[in-house]
Amino acid sequence: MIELEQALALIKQQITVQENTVVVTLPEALGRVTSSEIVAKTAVPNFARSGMDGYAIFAADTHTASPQTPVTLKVLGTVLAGEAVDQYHAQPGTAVKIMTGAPIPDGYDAVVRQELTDYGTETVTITRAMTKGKNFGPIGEDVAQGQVIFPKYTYLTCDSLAVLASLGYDSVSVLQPIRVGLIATGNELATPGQPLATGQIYNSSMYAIAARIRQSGGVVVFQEICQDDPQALAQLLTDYRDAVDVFLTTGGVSVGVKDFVPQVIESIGGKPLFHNVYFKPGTPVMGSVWQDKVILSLSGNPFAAIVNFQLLYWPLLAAFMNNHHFDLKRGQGKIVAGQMKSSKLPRYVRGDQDHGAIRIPANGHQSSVLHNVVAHNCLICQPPDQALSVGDEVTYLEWR
Ligand SMILES: Nc1nc2c(c(=O)[nH]1)N[C@H]1C(S)=C(S)[C@@H](COP(=O)(O)OP(=O)(O)OC[C@H]3O[C@@H](n4cnc5c(N)ncnc54)[C@H](O)[C@@H]3O)O[C@H]1N2
Ligand code: MOO
Repeated sequence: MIELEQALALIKQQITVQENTVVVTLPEALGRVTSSEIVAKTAVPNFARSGMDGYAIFAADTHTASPQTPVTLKVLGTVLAGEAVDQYHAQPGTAVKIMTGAPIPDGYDAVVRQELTDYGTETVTITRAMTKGKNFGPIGEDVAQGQVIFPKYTYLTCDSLAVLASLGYDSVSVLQPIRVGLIATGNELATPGQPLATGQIYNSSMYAIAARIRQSGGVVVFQEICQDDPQALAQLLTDYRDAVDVFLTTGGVSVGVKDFVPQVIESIGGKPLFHNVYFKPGTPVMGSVWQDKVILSLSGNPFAAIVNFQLLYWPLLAAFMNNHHFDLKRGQGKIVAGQMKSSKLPRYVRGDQDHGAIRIPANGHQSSVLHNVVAHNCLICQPPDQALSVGDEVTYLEWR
């Protein structure tokens, strides 16, 4: 039995950072990771612009301006945002009425906002001294030309899309998504929507796992139930070998008579990286490598399967996409309600966290109990041989 950190290190050793890239449009780029450096082709803005509705002026013309000694300048015209300004020849003693975001004609070095003037159209009277650069947005105020705006392997957020748009990019080259194959093993499993035969249950945990893979930008290449039949499992793995980057299986990794997953993986030439990890739930989880592909064989119990997924898949994805965005997020908190008896193994306990105040539910902690996962938002890290009670400081993992 190995520690979680060792298991993760073994998995990461097998992961090669995604090399395949694809060009996607901006709306498709959300949640993707850039595959090359993104450089600003032009400055933003690529002209000097006004920060206020007012008058472009020479600051020096206003040095003596005050309410008692206003200064009057000749107004040459009006510039709106989006207009050209080549026709203006800025001279000391003149001004141009200008709107926010409009180009400042060459020569003017400040903008006085209209509230400090008489709003004049032929001439304008100014009642406050302006300093050079006041309300003056220079070329590159936002982004300089040639600036590296996103290094390679940047995770693209909602705001990243706006930044790319501001630079004129309508598409971006990103890493191809991870491709995952999902196999839920067990004769007892039925597909939702189908009737249940005696002793059957519905395949449930795979739906949470598949949804998380999709939500995090991955592709679920296939999702199938596999009977407890070694040949059928070997066949599925072989059929999809070239179509996936990672296989995830559930069930069949413990010590039951039908727990055949480890033997099948070995029979097709897979090499175990670890089997049984020093935590619960989901202790029997197994990691293997087969033809450069990692196979994560998660415990069958639904809560255990999802916890196994949380602990192992996110770091794997972070390594594959070379981006910490995907890593598990830890926090520190204090138990404010509930308790948990001690256990030999480190344990991940479902809990409810709000600004570091953590509640442990009174019951429903079995790894076979699924329904209450929707009411919880963290996994409390319970150290081995240590009970948890109100007042204890603990680390937790965000449930994502
Ligand atoms: N004698 C022992 N028995 C068990 C041990 C042990 O050490 N000695 N370990 C227990 C622990 S801990 C766990 S966790 C489970 C893990 O077993 P497997 O990972 O081999 O999973 P299965 O036996 O196939 O299934 C367990 C349980 O989960 C249900 N299941 C499976 N897949 C799904 C699915 N996709 N959706 C919903 N439910 C699923 C399955 O019907 C079983 O009820 O072993 C303990 N036993
Ligand atoms: O490792 Mo199991 O999930 O405790 O029942």
